Amino acid sequence: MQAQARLLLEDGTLFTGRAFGAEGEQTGEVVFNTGITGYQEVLSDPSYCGQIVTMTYPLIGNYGITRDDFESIRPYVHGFVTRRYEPVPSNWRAEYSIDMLLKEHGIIGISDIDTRMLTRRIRHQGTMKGILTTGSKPVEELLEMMSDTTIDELRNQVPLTSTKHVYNSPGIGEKIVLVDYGAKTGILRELNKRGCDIVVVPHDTTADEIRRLNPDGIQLSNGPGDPKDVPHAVEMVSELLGEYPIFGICLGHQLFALAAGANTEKLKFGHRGGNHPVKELETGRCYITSQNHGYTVNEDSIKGTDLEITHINNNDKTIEGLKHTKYPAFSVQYHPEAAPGPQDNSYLFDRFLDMIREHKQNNPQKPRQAVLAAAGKGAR
Ligand SMILES: NC(=O)CC[C@H](N)C(=O)O
Repeated sequence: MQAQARLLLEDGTLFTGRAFGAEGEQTGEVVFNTGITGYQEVLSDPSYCGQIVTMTYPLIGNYGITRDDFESIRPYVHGFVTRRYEPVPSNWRAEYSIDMLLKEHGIIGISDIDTRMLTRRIRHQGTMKGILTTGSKPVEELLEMMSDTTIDELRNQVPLTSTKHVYNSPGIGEKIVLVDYGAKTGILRELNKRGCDIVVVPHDTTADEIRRLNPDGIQLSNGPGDPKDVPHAVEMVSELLGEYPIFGICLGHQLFALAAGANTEKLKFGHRGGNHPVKELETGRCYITSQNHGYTVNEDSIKGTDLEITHINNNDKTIEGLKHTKYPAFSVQYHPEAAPGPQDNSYLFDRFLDMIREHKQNNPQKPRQAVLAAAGKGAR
């Protein structure tokens, strides 16, 4: 018989279900994802670091875990919640099950709970902390353990998910520095597909270190947590704005916005799933996007900056895309590298490369000072 697991929310709501994955206790921010497929990519998306993820689609596990579909080297979630968990995969590509993956990495899973009720609670109250346990500690003790988990433990996740060392993914095309805040491999894949010569660097790489790499453009990756927890990244971006073409994705979008003088704030329960409608304001066209974020750029804070809103979310009208009106830089809150999911948005990587080529054409072999002067920044 399968062991019991419990999920206790900060507000005292208790769910009792069946355990899979590892044993023990684990705290996290409880969030939900509405994707029908893609649980392997969700589990291994570093942006979920510190979060207990609930899948709203009721059948999870049926196609197993494959070698090819990881978004990073390991799963970073702090727990996994499903309505029904299917332990026996049916898929010729499957190498093992979610249960095996979670056990290997010490992550607790719980199934057979009312995920619809859990999701509604999060939607009404907002995301909150929760604790998953396979043990028998009383609720009072678990609540205490949860309040003991200082908020710090659930913050500052970027150093955990970012690469520690610089590495290359060579190509014969444009040289891109990809700043890794917990990058999904999908971003590398999209740049590789376009022949880019990529250098992946850690989150705390300075503007000068990036200059020394002499890139054609800078890609800011997705990543976990609050963008305000990575002030050094904001500093680096504001220093390099105008000097190199920049494309920010998700956390990278938020860092770009902060660097340009806008502000970010937390959403009540975030956007996580594969079917978020986003409107491109210039064309009026709607794109279906894959999303995973809990923070957003505050609309009022755009006023007085050199940023222009390019995309909005059709559900709640929050900002989904920005561009700089003076410098070659733009960003999106969603995932143009989505897999599985809508491929509507991969054109944004082409737009980035077009921007790089245009920037190069306008600045043929100019020394850095000239580029800076043209960007109105003066030499540093
Ligand atoms: N996927 C991401 O990069 C997420 C960005 C940020 N951590 C947020 O939750 O808003």
